Amino acid sequence: MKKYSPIPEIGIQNRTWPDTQITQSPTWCAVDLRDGNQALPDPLTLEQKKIYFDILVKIGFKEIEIGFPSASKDDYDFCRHLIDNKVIPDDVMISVLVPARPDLVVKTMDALRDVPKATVHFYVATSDLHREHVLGKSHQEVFEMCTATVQSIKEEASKLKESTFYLEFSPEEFTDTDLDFAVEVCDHVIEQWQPAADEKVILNLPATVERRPPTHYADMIELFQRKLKSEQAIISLHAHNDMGCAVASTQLAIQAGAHRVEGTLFGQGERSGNVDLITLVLNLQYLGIDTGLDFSDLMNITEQISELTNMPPHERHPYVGSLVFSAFSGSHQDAIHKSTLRKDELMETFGRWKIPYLHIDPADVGREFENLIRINSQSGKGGIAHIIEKEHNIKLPRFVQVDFAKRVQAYAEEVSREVSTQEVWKVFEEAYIAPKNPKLVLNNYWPYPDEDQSEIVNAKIEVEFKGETFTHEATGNGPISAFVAALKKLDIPDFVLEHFGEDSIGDSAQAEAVSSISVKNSDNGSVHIGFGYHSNINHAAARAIIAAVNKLIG
Ligand SMILES: CC(=O)SCCNC(=O)CCNC(=O)[C@H](O)C(C)(C)COP(=O)(O)OP(=O)(O)OC[C@H]1O[C@@H](n2cnc3c(N)ncnc32)[C@H](O)[C@@H]1OP(=O)(O)O
Ligand SMILES: CC(C)C(=O)C(=O)O
Repeated sequence: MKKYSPIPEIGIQNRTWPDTQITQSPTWCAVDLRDGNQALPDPLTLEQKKIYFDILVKIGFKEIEIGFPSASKDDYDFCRHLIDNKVIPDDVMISVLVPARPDLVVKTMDALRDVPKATVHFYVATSDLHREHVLGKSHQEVFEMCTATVQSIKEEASKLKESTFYLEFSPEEFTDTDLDFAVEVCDHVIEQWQPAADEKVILNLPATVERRPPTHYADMIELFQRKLKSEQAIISLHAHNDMGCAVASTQLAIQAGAHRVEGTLFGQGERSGNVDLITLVLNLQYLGIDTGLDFSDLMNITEQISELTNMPPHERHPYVGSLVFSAFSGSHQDAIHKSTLRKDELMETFGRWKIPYLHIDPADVGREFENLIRINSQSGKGGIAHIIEKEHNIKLPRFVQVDFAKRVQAYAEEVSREVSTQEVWKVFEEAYIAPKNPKLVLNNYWPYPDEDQSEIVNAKIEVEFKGETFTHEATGNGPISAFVAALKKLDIPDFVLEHFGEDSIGDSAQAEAVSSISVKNSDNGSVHIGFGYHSNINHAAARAIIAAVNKLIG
């Protein structure tokens, strides 16, 4: 016998879910304070639960499973805290979990005293594996457990006349249960509860352990609804992530007609966790669906929840990981750099958000573009230029990008790690603006018009060269050629100005001019780049030339 073998198909005829599109959001129930909490090495304290509850409310959850009051004093006390202090907003429904054990129902209902409204959620395993080998119950005995539990909830509820109670039932291990049996038990539970004409019972159909591919979950959800007799059911999903497919399973099961989803932030939960509501919700928002939940402050939420659970999400966790909106590799950076500059135009062209390598706008989840492009030895000129432009507002001309990328690459290889934006700037400054121990220092530069010939400009410069001060004057057909002519009076190799670029930092009257130039050594053909900035365009150019000539003579 083989240890593992194919899982039998569900046997649905004419399934419709593959041709269905999700056009409407399901309702959401956050089970962080129950399923998430029961899986934490250090369960949340009462104080931590209060903070977590507030975060869930702020995100917009209207249903929150707050715990398992019969399990521990902490869970019981938290339930009392919410009720006694009237912390639960009117539009939020809390729920509590209890096994199909009347003795524990009593304690659970006691915890709910004076609550205006609440959902009582009970569960019993219906799979053969669990039923026979854990509970040790026959099919008939499972029906009887359900009957006894529902009756016990009703009896306790009847003593709490000021409160309204709703029912939720989970056939635990639903996806490992014979579907006809699951349907029968669920119909039985609804019959026992006898909901009012306008009331519905939540049937929560869990993939308690993910044992099947996502397509099977969707098949089961579609077939379950076809077979269920009662029309007073809300079909709810609760997927675990043992095979890493919980989000996919839930998305397909929503296509198959489910109305409600239970899950947790970051998928916190037993083993590989529950379905991650952040990923799922943002996936639906990406499809243009209004989910009613607000994750625009996701970075803060991430920080707070990580602190509470002591379990920060992985760097590659969709939407929240520190690296998920970063590009290290050159071709990705180049594409992002080019297209973020034209994002409005691309939006117009494609009729929706469309940027290479970024399926959503990071700003929608509180992420900034600054960290989008990160530099290491895999990076290319586009990404490196993006850093200089974003951090320092300097657009690098192509000839500089090509040269600078080689320098950053060499630096990254030397340090064998990621290069910070500050380090990139240090490489830039040293290469093009302020070389270490310069032989040539510009003290001053005075361009002035020629009194006789209007097309001629004179320039006087004062420089220190190899420790001595020199003053030279020369003429040219512009302030820069006059400056170069004066400089050439020093005992330095002859050079020609190759590229010359001008830009400005900022767009106000106080904007600084930025000049980029390259000079070519007339003797050996070597090319050297310099950058200079100054409020005066001529001074910016002079500084750029000095920086480049320093490289040439150095
Ligand atoms: C899939 C899920 O996440 S379900 C939720 C699971 N969450 C938790 O278990 C957290 C809270 N649980 C607890 O604090 C405890 O397990 C309690 C208070 C519920 C019960 O504690 P104990 O009475 O000591 O029982 P224990 O947990 O050891 O064993 C469970 C017993 O309940 C039975 N049981 C398990 N599930 C159910 C159920 N849904 N309905 C009724 N009985 C159940 C088991 O068969 C076992 O019975 P046995 O004592 O006759 O062998
Ligand atoms: C109690 C149920 C809903 C559960 O947590 C599960 O089956 O995973």
